[in-house]
Amino acid sequence: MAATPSEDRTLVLLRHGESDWNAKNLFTGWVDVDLTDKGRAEAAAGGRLLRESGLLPDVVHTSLLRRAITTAALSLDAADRHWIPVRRTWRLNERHYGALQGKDKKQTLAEYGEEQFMLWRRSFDTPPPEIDLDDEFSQAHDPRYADLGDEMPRTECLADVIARLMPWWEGDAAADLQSGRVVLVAAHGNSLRAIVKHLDGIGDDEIAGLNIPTGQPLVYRLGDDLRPLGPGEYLDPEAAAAAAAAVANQGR
Ligand SMILES: O=C(O)[C@H](O)COP(=O)(O)O
Repeated sequence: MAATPSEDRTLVLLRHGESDWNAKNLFTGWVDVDLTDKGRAEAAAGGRLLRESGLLPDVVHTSLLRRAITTAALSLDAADRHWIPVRRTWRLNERHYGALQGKDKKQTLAEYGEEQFMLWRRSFDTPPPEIDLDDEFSQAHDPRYADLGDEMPRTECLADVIARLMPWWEGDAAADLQSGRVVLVAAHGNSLRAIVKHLDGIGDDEIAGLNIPTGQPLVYRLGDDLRPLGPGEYLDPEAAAAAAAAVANQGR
């Protein structure tokens, strides 16, 4: 179905609901943890918001991590869109948190101090230390990444996430959006920060202030050039602002 030139494209970004390690305040990255009961409820609530807003996804893109995959399934079930096509890619995975994976955020802040903690957590181009290949929280031997070869990260900064995410954005995401489909992306705090930075043209220093809340649908209307026609809008702005502030304060 060829989209008409002036037709808006609709992109919905949805961070997974609260995960077990979000609740425990642990750096997660590529560790494949599940949702908490609260996170499952957040995912379903996000789906109800989509349904009530008349935003019915035609295709969903997820990472290879269960917290995003389960969030997609629960939200789409609540929106009665559980039957739509699914595309999965490592390029939507959470940023790889390197040697911080499994570490407590509060202890990390206490041990390394505010500046280093924020550099590792929110800077554009400062990655945490690399994870050891034999670390219990390494994905070096995870079969789902067997084909990545040299692209397999041992740590990532946000710039690294953008670099590995853009082939997806310019490929499968653009194709679905250009076809006029409503595209739901169920992903993670930092892979979504990467998308929002790209769409909103947020500066490399300014991006440190952006936090994405769990379970809150963020909607972009895009032109035929896939540039935003206006700012992204949360379907529940008040709840999203409160939840984003909670993300910012993690570790404190
Ligand atoms: O990977 C993680 O720890 C979280 O999903 C994101 O954590 P952050 O908000 O500290 O980057």
